[in-house]
Amino acid sequence: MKYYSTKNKGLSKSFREAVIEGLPSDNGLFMPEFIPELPEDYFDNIKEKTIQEIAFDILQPFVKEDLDDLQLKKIVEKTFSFELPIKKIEGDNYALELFHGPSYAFKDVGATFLALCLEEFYKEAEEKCTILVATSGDTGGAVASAFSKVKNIEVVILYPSGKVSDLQEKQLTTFDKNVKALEVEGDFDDCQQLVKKAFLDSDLRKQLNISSANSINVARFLPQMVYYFAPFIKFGKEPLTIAVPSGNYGNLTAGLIAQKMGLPVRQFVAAANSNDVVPRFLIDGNYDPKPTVQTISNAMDVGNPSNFQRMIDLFDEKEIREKIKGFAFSDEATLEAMKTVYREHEYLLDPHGAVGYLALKEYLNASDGISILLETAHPCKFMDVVSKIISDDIYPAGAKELMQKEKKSVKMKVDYKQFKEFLVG
Ligand SMILES: Cc1ncc(COP(=O)(O)O)c(C=O)c1O
Ligand SMILES: N[C@@H](CCOP(=O)(O)O)C(=O)O
Repeated sequence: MKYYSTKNKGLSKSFREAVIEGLPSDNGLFMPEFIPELPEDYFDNIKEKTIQEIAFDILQPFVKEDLDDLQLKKIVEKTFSFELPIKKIEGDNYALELFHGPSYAFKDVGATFLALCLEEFYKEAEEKCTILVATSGDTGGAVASAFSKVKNIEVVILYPSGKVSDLQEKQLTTFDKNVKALEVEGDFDDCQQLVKKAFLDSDLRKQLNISSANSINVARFLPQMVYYFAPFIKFGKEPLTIAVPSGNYGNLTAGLIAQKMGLPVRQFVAAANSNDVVPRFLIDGNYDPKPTVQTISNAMDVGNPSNFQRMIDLFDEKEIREKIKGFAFSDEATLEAMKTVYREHEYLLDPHGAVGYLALKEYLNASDGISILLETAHPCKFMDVVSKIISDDIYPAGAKELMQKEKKSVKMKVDYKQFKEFLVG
């Protein structure tokens, strides 16, 4: 499989090159040159498969020139080493809980897969690599945890000061050694812009091997296809409606690729908070990014999502409108949904999952059959909001320990010169 840039279809990189480079030098995003189709009968016996077996089947065509079967098997076994439970919320609505990994958010899958790929690729290398990552809350923690044990790789995390939750901040700022946190006086889009600028800086790239651990990196983003298959292990091959709480739209784009491979999705429902650029685009076809709005579902506070480039590369406007229904919700509605669902169904949603729940309710008709909401983070990551609903101690032991650790970060303005100096000294 080769990878091209969304800005230049003539560019042709191997999986290994695309992962190591992170972002093409023309500021596009890497895309696989084709989407392989699964055999027609793939879903006939899906109930007998494990998620690791499925991960191998799905990812192998994308990586096989650079990872042999044994390497890939080991990587997917380590990546999919935690539970992906499916819990009933009400009637035919279920939550697929993606937050039982080390950082309590769905990003653990992509971050672990990427870290293990880079570990393979840098095994015999003399040089070091620096991973740049912009986070609105969850990517950074997952990347810090996944890379904290990887040799030869340094991680620099940029996060918006004062705009992540307490637990998220501890997950970004308490790893010593190879993981450093930059606390940026701006929003997520500022952090993402600084990172993207670094990739376009040829002088920096001469001095430092940089790569990205955001969903712009194909090894972060492609494994996110896999958990969309988990509900089919439980329910069989009937098409499902799937709601995806969305911010940078990597998760939804991975789902769209899985659907192109053959995943029987009846309808994708994109769920946004007040950062509603994609739902607005789905109404009038006008992509009009606005400055980021701070919300209680902070990890989705993205004004100009990177993966929109991939969505319009995969499909034309009419197809996008057919494949995705999009809805946006206020903080008030989100909090109300969390309260109602807990009161009536004893299911504790996190604020991101609650936005997804609202979108599912808005879209669904009674006859729509089984629907799945991606529950993308553990509610304990957002205790300032969750404590308005319950007073129980819901912290897992690991999170409690982390909350006691000392925060270490470097404050920075939205200033590329300062960022570059930090990187190269
Ligand atoms: C908890 C949570 N839900 C949803 C999202 C949105 O996912 P994406 O950026 O892939 O759209 C994020 C951030 O990525 C997140 O951390
Ligand atoms: N919501 C994300 C924002 C970055 O998204 P990514 O999938 O491109 O890494 C976060 O939590 O940091």
